[in-house]
Amino acid sequence: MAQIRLSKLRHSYVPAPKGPEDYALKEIDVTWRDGGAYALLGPSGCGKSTLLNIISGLLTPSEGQVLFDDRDVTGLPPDQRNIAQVFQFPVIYDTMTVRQNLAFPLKNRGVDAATIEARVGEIAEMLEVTDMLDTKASNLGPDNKQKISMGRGLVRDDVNVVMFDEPLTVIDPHLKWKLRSKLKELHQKVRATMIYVTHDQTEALTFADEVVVMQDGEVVQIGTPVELFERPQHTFVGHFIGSPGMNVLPCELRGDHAVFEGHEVALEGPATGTGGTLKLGIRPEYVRLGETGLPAQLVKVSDVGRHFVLDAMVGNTRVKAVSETPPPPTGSPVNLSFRPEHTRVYRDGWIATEARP
Ligand SMILES: Nc1ncnc2c1ncn2[C@@H]1O[C@H](COP(=O)(O)OP(=O)(O)OP(=O)(O)O)[C@@H](O)[C@H]1O
Repeated sequence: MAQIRLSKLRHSYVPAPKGPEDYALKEIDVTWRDGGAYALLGPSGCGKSTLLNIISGLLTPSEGQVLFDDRDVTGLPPDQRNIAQVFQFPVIYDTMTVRQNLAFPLKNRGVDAATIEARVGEIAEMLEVTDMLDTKASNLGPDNKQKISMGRGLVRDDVNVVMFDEPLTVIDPHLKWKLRSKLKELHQKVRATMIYVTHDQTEALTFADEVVVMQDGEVVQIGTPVELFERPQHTFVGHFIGSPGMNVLPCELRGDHAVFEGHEVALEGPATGTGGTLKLGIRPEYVRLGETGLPAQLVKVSDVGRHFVLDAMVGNTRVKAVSETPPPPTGSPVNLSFRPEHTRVYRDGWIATEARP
């Protein structure tokens, strides 16, 4: 396994790019440590496949380098990079049994029969497919076919990195959660460097120790799931991660306070910078209903099982809140308070408050 370093990578599909808008990948600079579990998360078109293809060698970046353990592999074709990939759709041989499919990547590398048998047995056990080892792959359903595809990706222990590209796309929704946690468990057992590409926040946050969040070809934040939730560096991260996402509200600055719908709101700390469009960011989990706070009117209550999601109007702006206890009926006047240590100002999308130590 290897440490993967992407150094000042940029990519444009246009022959003579003029400005940032011509770059599908604006700039990425990241180091993924040997044996870590990482996710690349972002909506469709943000540049995930471009980045994946650069790492696997299908695409040469316009600028920058790809380094595996400090070895520059930027110019190497895929077959010289020693990578295992699991794709959206199962890649297995229908005419072979599950055992033969799992053994194939090892056989191809000339691994001896005893080692193959042991490793296939080990992987089959981890994936809970031991009872299917002698079943022909053509007789498997799509879920099991994808499981075997994953097994093929994990069976070799000499690859630099295992990359998963939206691997749960074909999996039945009720099995998704099971495979999601299975993959995490597998990583803990296999300890390979793994990169998981997805547009699904739950998959990314369940799997990864660290998530790279992308928007429009740009990395907007790299962080642990907790960091992404607790202190989004960009309004996009706040809104994209969390359910419901962070409230992004119009505001102005007055000294070290924000002014929202005519009310002063305390912030996590002093604001930085000048100019730009300002927004107030606060997660619904940190908005409280109480006796004091901003006057609002409750306009919607959704019982989502674990808690209630509330929509309240403060002046002309809708604010979402999460409540553990049953709220008053829709239409009631309420008061909202924002936890100051979780209330931030964003300038042109980027965080512009400093947390007090
Ligand atoms: N071969 C190509 N030629 C020109 N433009 C491309 C090419 N491939 C991708 N793009 C553009 O580059 C940008 C990033 O696309 P990319 O496929 O990397 O995003 P993505 O996050 O993987 O999206 P999806 O999840 O839909 O595949 C998009 O604007 C896309 O239109």
